[in-house]
Amino acid sequence: MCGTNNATADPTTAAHTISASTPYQRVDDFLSNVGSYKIIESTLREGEQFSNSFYTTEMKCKIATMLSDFGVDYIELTSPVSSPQSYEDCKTICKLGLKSKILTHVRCNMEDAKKAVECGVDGVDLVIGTSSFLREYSHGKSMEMIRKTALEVIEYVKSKGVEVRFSSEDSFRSDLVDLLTLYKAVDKAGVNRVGVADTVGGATPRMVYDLIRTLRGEVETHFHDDTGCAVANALTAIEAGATHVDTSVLGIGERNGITPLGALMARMVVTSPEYTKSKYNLKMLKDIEEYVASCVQVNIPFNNPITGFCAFTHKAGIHAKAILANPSTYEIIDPSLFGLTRYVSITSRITGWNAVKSRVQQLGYSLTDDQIKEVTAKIKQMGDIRPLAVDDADSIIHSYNLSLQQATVA
Ligand SMILES: N[C@@H](CCCC[NH3+])C(=O)O
Ligand SMILES: [Zn+2]
Repeated sequence: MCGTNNATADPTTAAHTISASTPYQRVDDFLSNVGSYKIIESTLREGEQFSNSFYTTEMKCKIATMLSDFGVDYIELTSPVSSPQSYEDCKTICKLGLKSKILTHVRCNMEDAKKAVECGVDGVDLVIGTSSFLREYSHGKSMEMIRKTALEVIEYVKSKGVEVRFSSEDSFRSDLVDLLTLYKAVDKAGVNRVGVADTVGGATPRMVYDLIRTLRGEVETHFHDDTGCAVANALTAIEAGATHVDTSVLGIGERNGITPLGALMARMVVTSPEYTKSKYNLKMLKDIEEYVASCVQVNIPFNNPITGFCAFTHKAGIHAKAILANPSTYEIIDPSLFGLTRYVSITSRITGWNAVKSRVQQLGYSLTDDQIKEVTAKIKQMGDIRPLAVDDADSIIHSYNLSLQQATVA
């Protein structure tokens, strides 16, 4: 029902006007990157950690190509050390000649880094846990050991002329002094970016703002969505000076995933419309989401920003009246930016006569306002008895019109 049947309602095509006084646009200060943020798209890395994921080589190539055409700066791939096929696929994707740069994400050790470089990637994303949880129960290394290894590996990757990012893992549960000391050391060693990751999804926007503000230069951020803050945290990070955000299509990833590409686009097209519209091919979003959803066998969630089936459906009579006069009244995003259309529902007891009037016109009938109010009452009467389909409401209008004609003839 995502807006095909009565999408041509003329009054609803009026331009969206967001006045300069809207509180929803960019919070601009000298640190904010809302007008220049970059995306590191990790559907083919973090997304492969989603419980349902199994990508064939063909799927990976198609996803990478779509993301590149969409305009993401980087595409991140599963570590080539994970399996022989992962290694082959990494090489294959590097050879596709995509516009996006290709990265692979590996543990911060020399063997992994060598395998990554062998594949022909543009950049290597190094990662290691820095919280006491991960140091104690995962890799068992001290901060000093982490620093020493990181410097060696960074030097190696750089010597091969390949971009290198160093990210801590579980950054928000790491000791702040430890973390900043480590970032300072890797920065001195010449990393292209440092990464901050909310690996367990526990960070709040305020925590994100405070940590990111202490950093300078190229900063990549990665937010898990365990507590529902992944999009808010990504926006806050960008406002605080982060240059890059990790996303995945539909947010797929480990557990319930990370910042979704589509939700971030929804957020940023409101926060920074000019940049977002010019940089990203927004009309591709629906196709990309549908393709990835089919690969991992899920449906698009009903309440997904932009592409959820009811994302641009207006139902209450009061809303419908105003939307028909000017869509900006109840829409913060113009669906046409994403190649989509709005839908004004008349199939319930909470509809109103203005919405019904628009549907009557679409069906090609000319009724007086009093007649429209009468037919609206009939729709509401039926809507009090059971849920209505579009055809049900249309039939009530057809039948009402027929009875008028018959009355005239008689
Ligand atoms: N998936 C890992 C990797 C983080 C790397 C950041 N780009 C995490 O959440 O910690
Ligand atoms: Zn992650």
